[in-house]
Amino acid sequence: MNGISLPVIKVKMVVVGDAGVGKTSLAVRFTDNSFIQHYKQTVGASFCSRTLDFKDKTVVFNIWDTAGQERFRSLVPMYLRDAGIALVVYDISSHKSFENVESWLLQLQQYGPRDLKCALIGNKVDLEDDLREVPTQEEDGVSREGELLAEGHGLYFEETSAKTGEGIDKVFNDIGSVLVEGCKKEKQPSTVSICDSYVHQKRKTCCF
Ligand SMILES: Nc1nc2c(ncn2[C@@H]2O[C@H](COP(=O)(O)OP(=O)(O)OP(=O)(O)O)[C@@H](O)[C@H]2O)c(=O)[nH]1
Repeated sequence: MNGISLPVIKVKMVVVGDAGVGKTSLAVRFTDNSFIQHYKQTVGASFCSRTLDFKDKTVVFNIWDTAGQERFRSLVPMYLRDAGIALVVYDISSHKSFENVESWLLQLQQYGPRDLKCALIGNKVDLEDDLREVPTQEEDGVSREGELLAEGHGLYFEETSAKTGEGIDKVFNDIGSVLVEGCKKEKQPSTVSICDSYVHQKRKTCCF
């Protein structure tokens, strides 16, 4: 510890997506660097947090991991209040979960803050190739669905594995860098409230 604390950017992140796609596992991998093999469905939502230091800023990710089960869906708008970032997660071995991304995006547009930033995450990339139902590369005339959907909506996109950790640090580092860069453009970048308000004001569309 050198006693110097960096200016802090706090961001509320909400994780949405179908049941079982690995939302809790992603949050746990990022905040605790661990993986839970057995599936325990989230009830309502759970909260966790992690701080990442960048060159001249600290970003605090306050993460709300929502429940994907249909019966909890009506609760999601409550968690979207004041959110800065939403991760929409699908499972690369479940085409159904990918098809449902559109309805998650619609829900974010309807109930999220007007300037919510969204990222699309294809999880479980560690699974065997023959289990993959959502192609990532152009193969046999089948296009890169995840990437194309993200491009179509102007979303940040990454494939991850909560099991091995692949891609997860990259997602949070990329998002944190965008927030830090955003703050630098502000006139008084050192104050938390301005950094926070940048997150809320700057976004015009549902994109990263
Ligand atoms: N192979 C593999 N399995 C994963 C991965 N992420 C999650 N899982 C498994 O998928 C199952 C569901 O994971 P959860 O993280 O509970 O899924 P969730 O999206 O939070 O589910 P809900 O709480 O019902 O919304 C668990 O058995 C996890 O171990 C991954 O990256 N790879």
